[in-house]
Amino acid sequence: MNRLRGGLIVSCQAPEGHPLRDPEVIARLAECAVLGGAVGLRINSAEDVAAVRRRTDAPVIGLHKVRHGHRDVITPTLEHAAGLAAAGADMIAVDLTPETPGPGLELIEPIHALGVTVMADVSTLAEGMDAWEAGADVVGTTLSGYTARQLPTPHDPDLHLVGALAARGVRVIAEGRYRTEQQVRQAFAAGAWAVVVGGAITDPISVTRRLAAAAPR
Ligand SMILES: CC(=O)N[C@H](C=O)[C@@H](O)[C@H](O)[C@H](O)COP(=O)(O)O
Repeated sequence: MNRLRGGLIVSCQAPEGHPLRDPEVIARLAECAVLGGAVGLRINSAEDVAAVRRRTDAPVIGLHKVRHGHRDVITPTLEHAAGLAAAGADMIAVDLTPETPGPGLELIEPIHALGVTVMADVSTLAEGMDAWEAGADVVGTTLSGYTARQLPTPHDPDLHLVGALAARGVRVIAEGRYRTEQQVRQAFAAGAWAVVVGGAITDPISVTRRLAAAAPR
């Protein structure tokens, strides 16, 4: 936990069908992130966590995405969490929105019993407070803008949720749609404990798309 505080965590993920979908490629992206100053990594699937573990000893937040309804939910079951812990994750991210098909808050205690910490991925202040009171070690704004009732997903990160959770004494990780240095600074100014950046660093397709949109053809 101490190694993450006040730092940038880089989410290195590539979905099925993405040209970077390969555990060894993900591990190399993770190594680049660490060389660039990332204090931690956020990694999807036990296979990728194990590959990353072989390349770096930086703290890893593991998650396991499962398609459910209109989106991927994050680590819905204890079995998924146990697989991630066995692969070397230090912290497990779990979906604590009402959209998870899993036991939700009841996962926190058994995940702690695996010897790892818990990041609660939430979409609202109420979900974040419930998770914090139930013993989550950190609360991430990860899912703000992605639940069915929050669609369409806004363009900018939810700095308001970061500030609201921090103001209530919650250890909050700002995550979701951070693309610029200014947004990262704003998250820390709003009280973030750490900030996660994913696609803006590790998805060359979306980075290219953004810059290509500024070209005249
Ligand atoms: C909503 C959801 O499933 N988010 C996932 C959570 O692990 C990832 O797809 C995101 O890339 C990650 O949260 C980082 O966010 P961004 O790539 O916007 O910096």
